[in-house]
Amino acid sequence: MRFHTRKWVKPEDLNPNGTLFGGRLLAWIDEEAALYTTIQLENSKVVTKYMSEINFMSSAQQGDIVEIGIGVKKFGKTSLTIHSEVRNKMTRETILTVDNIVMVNLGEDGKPTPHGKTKIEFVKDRLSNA
Ligand SMILES: CC(=O)SCCNC(=O)CCNC(=O)[C@H](O)C(C)(C)COP(=O)(O)OP(=O)(O)OC[C@H]1O[C@@H](n2cnc3c(N)ncnc32)[C@H](O)[C@@H]1OP(=O)(O)O
Repeated sequence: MRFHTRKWVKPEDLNPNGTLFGGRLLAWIDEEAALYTTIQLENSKVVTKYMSEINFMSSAQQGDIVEIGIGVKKFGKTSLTIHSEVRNKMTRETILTVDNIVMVNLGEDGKPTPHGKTKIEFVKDRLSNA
């Protein structure tokens, strides 16, 4: 799993208990999943189809820095299944895990279309193959 994105927990991210609001965290993960999939599949028309087993393991406080990790589980025909972990950057404590996020590659018509990818690609390899 790779941790690309960091977020700073600000006052507007808190719930009435004064800790990081779970809905905000899920929005960050959804965006991270979409960005990751767009880059891997080289297509900006991707959507979140399915998310499962979301486990809020510990809370984060205002001022904490959290980092969002994404790992690939499976390249399907039109889908990419990933998983995510969010952890506290300083303590490395796990804040949340999502076991399965299924992202679907869409064509111009908005329907699922094969992406043709079978493995993780890195930008440096794409550039050296160009
Ligand atoms: C980043 C964002 O926030 S996007 C906004 C939120 N998301 C959306 O608005 C998406 C709304 N949903 C849709 O438009 C449609 O359900 C679509 C286009 C995603 C999929 O339509 P479907 O008719 O289900 O497509 P289809 O049956 O061909 O399945 C497409 C892929 O998703 C997988 N899939 C479909 N349903 C599920 C499911 N419940 N669980 C896991 N995988 C699933 C299929 O296995 C298939 O993968 P594969 O081709 O790699 O084998």
